[in-house]
Amino acid sequence: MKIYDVSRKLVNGMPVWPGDTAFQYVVSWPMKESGSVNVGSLELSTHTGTHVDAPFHFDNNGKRIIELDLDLYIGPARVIDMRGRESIGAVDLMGIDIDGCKRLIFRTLAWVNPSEFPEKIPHIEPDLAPYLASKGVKLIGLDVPSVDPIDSKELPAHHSLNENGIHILESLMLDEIEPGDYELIALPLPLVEGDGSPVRAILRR
Ligand SMILES: Nc1ccccc1C(=O)C[C@H](N)C(=O)O
Ligand SMILES: [Zn+2]
Ligand SMILES: [Zn+2]
Repeated sequence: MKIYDVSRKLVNGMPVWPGDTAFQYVVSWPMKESGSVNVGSLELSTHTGTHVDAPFHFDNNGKRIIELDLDLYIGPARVIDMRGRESIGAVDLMGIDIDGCKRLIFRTLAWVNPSEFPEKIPHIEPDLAPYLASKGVKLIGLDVPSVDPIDSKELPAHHSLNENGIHILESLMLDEIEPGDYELIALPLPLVEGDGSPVRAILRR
């Protein structure tokens, strides 16, 4: 079975959300000091690269990462083509079969230069979450860093997805992925208090 790595690479200097913690890996305890091994340390935001949001990210009473059902992040997923859109609403899914599709992945290709943080991304419209919920969708994945506009403070899409029981996987890398049916694996770290978590996301078929 072919495995497609749909994660963004974690490397010093990689783009992060404007104003958020820069990603940093250093060998903090090198072999010449420890005598036997290189040991690294990481500094990073929980929303670095390909990651999942916990509801606590945008709701003080929302679930933390450790409370999320792992079943959401392993299993059949459908990748659909959403290129060239300003936003994604229920109307954009008319004529696209998503019945019984628990995990739905939007390939927008809107993040054109992966070495820079995008300034403008297609956002999720208010009518999308209820529509997806009516079809049984429990997780959406996207190849952009948010479901709301970058400058949004109210985060209406994050809230409406959460209210409709739909979880969020952000900043996938889908450039090489043909639309179609795959198995997704994108497990969050066991962060007990986490508001988000980086994941290693793969698709296979
Ligand atoms: N890291 C941030 C710093 C400040 C303001 C927002 C963010 C975000 O992460 C928002 C985005 N919707 C996200 O879930 O990744
Ligand atoms: Zn996030
Ligand atoms: Zn988010």
